[in-house]
Amino acid sequence: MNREWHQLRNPGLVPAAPQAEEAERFGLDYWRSLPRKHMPPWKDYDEVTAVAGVLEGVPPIVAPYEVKRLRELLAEVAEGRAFVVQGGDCGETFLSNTESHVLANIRTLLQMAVVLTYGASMPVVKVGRVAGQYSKPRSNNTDSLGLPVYRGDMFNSLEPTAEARVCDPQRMIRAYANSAATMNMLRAYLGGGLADLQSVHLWNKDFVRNSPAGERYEAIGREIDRAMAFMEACGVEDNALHTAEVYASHEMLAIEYDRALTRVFDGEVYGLSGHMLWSGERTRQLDGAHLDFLSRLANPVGCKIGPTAKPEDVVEVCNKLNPDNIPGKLVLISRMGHGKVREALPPIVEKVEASGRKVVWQCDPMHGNTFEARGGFKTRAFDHVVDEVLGFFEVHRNLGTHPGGIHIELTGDNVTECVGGAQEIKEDELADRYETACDPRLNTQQSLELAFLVAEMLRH
Ligand SMILES: O=C[C@H](O)[C@H](O)COP(=O)(O)O
Ligand SMILES: C=C(OP(=O)(O)O)C(=O)O
Repeated sequence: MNREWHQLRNPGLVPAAPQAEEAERFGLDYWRSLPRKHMPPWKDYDEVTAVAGVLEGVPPIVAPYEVKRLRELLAEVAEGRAFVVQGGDCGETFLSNTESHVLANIRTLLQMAVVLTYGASMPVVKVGRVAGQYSKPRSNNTDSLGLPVYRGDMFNSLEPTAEARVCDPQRMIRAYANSAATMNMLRAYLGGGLADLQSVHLWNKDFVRNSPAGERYEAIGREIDRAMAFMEACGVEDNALHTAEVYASHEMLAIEYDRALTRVFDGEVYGLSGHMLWSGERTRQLDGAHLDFLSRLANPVGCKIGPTAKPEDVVEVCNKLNPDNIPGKLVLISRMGHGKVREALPPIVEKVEASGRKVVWQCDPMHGNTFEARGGFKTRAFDHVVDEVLGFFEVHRNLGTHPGGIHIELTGDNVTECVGGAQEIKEDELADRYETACDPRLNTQQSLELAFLVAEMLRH
């Protein structure tokens, strides 16, 4: 694997936008003839086509060798030899796309990864919901003010006016520019000290010291401390102690955007708008546009699986998205809700495993656990999030399968969007710092607390 990875770093091949013949051969536009849910209500589709034309000529956000590398890392997860932590904003916004916000989110992800690496005693693959997470499927076409609903900055603006809510294709250009700048900054900081293990560990020690529940996490914190001291005493020195690979992912909802950023490389089609793209629970129809487009890509792809999914349909999702059964190609992201995971997930895992399909099993404990708090705030309870992860681990332990990872909406900012956790955020405190553009995220403390709890589950 290593030889191939190094060869791929200097491939001497340049990815190119697919020519008409290649697009036809790879079926890259077949989705256009299929039913498509959550199609943004653009006023003028000719303008969408013109913008897509511009994006076909730009340097993409990520490189094919990185995509392939992530697929190889996820293959390790599928084989039970690694764990994956994926997280970031529910929806990125142009306004919050600042250095401080992006770096705080990634820092939180890195902090979680260190704790999980220790808990799992295995490598942890790190994937951000970042550099492209600008589109949101919504339940209703209008919001509580009767305005057209906000659909993510890729499409329209959160500002509550009718004009701002018109879906404007030009926003795809801004989403591209922001994603490119974010990815550029991440690469620089990740190679320049942000991921230094000592520093990340020191931030975690601060968390343990300051968390009201710190006592519970002290034992693991101390053990990591000793492991670090031991490595230092042995003179262990490696690049991996100072840098980290963080991959970019987003929901593949704005198909025109992701299609425009596809490139052909070494006989395969790569979606280079991000390393990993996923289909949401609302757009995973087997005969629909989203799964069809995802099925044409060499990227690792994800599919959300909610409580109404039938086991046989999930096997069909596997057949569609990963017909060659390549390990690391498909991540099934269950989001059942804490009350349903223990009943709904086992038949799905059993059927998929019995079919011989190699998948990464990942738990999204956020999207099945949303409720409206007093005052109308959309929230999630930290205890429900933890309980869904616990249920996910129980199911896999009972079936002898590998609980491959977690997928979290989080931020490195000190927001008050989810209730509970050691800070005991109450419903009437949600208004203090409720900043999300769509769904409630775990704040830094809640995210780290979750990581320590999952580390405990992994150890047992
Ligand atoms: O993140 C997921 C969905 O986009 C989100 O939950 C939809 O929210 P809504 O039900 O408020 O439209
Ligand atoms: C829309 C999302 O989730 P789901 O498809 O699971 O509702 C999401 O993860 O942003």
